[in-house]
Amino acid sequence: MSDVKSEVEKLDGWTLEGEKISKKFKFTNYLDGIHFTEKIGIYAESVQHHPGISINYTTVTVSWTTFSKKELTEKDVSGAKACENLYRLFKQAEK
Ligand SMILES: C[C@H](O)[C@H](O)[C@H]1CNC2=NC(N)=NC(=O)C2=N1
Repeated sequence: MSDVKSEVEKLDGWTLEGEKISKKFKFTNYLDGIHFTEKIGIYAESVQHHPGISINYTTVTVSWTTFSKKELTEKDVSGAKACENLYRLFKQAEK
């Protein structure tokens, strides 16, 4: 297995399917999920690497792959880690 894919195993709750990693994030209300996706968007623009995002009421599914290379790269792992950090901030704000 590539180094990148073995790094995915260390991520909390991310699943690897082919060359894509994804995770479902749960929120207590709809707008928190919307705001979360906006923060991800700001991150994505800052690094010029953009995830797939789907919003289904209070569940936000984020997926990362590098389409220019048609494979999973370090940028995708970094994106997943950025999502984890952002999600942690939302969960802290709920307390
Ligand atoms: C020029 C620019 O950096 C590229 O088109 C970027 C934009 N964002 C991207 N995002 C993702 N996920 N994969 C890419 O290959 C990619 N390419």
